[in-house]
Amino acid sequence: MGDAPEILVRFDQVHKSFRTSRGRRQVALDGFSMSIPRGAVVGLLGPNGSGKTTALKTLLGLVRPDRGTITAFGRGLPADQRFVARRMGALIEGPAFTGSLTGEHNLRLLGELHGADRSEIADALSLVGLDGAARRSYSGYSLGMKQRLGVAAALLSQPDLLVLDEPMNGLDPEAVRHMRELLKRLRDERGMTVVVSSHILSEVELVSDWVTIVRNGRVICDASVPELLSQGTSRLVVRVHDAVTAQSVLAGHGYTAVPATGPAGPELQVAPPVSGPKGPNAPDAPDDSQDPDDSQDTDGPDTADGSEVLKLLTDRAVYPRELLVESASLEDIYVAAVRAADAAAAQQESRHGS
Ligand SMILES: Nc1ncnc2c1ncn2[C@@H]1O[C@H](COP(=O)(O)OP(=O)(O)OP(=O)(O)O)[C@@H](O)[C@H]1O
Repeated sequence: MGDAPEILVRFDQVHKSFRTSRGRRQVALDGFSMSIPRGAVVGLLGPNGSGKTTALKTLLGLVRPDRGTITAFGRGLPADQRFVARRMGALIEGPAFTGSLTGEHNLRLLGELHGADRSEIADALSLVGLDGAARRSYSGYSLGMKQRLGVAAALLSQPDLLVLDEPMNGLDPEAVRHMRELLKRLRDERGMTVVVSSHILSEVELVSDWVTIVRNGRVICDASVPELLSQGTSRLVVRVHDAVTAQSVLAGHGYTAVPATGPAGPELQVAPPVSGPKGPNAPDAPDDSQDPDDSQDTDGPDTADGSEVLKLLTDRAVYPRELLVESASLEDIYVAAVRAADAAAAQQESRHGS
């Protein structure tokens, strides 16, 4: 996205806690701030219980925040909930349909609520790819078809913003692919903004333009996918027969070489020396490693230098079969963001504890 995108929805420092049946306070949103750009598919990601559903429910007016502000379509919530609701369609906590009725009949009943006519119902069924199954009874639908009928129901109000809570939960890979294609079509052909929550990155990775990662009721990452990928560091991968010697040689020069199993078998993932002295006590460290300029280098490159690594190894008669630079995937970035948030939370907890 070149220019700054127009923001359709903004959550700002939203807090929500619930009273549990045991009378305890359960924090669901803890200063939740998130932006939804117009015309994007936004992946709202986070582990179970991180607050995704609660956040979506506050947007839909199903849960009232304790504090914080939400604006959508330029209006404040909950004051202008009706105005906003007319522009949104949602599938939250699974669709509720009657099993004995056909898919089309179910939609007709719901369509009466939204004033949708037959052609709009046919259009919704065709958009989700259920036109061929419209006359079959709902009870015979697969889980993927049921979810798609749920999306069709959310489309009956002709929304600008579609909110889908875990629509791919439990779907097989083929049905997940089908759902992704559907979301892309809604964005590309109808100009719709789509928010789709999931606790599995791979479900939404291929379709999202924007990713928001939630952890313990807080957003720990909110950025466009290209921006995220450009922030992620790439890593050097070395495939070598004598991994033990290679690891020792590289460690002697301050590199971190972590054994891993890649698509082509065992490999070493090599990170450059990042901070502090470059292993002056390591067995392979050269004498000049105690050079003060070198040893205090804390601001090195993010990716190990392939030519330097190759030289270090071949100087010790260790010859890699392959040496390549792999870009960080969204999954690497997701895992790193979650780990960093956990580490920050643990640090804060220990400060409070001491
Ligand atoms: N009505 C409620 N009463 C009590 N606690 C609740 C209620 N709704 C949500 N919570 C709690 O708030 C936290 C956030 O829940 P939420 O459902 O928003 O998370 P989620 O990320 O959507 O999880 P999942 O992926 O499992 O649906 C959880 O600890 C949950 O148990």
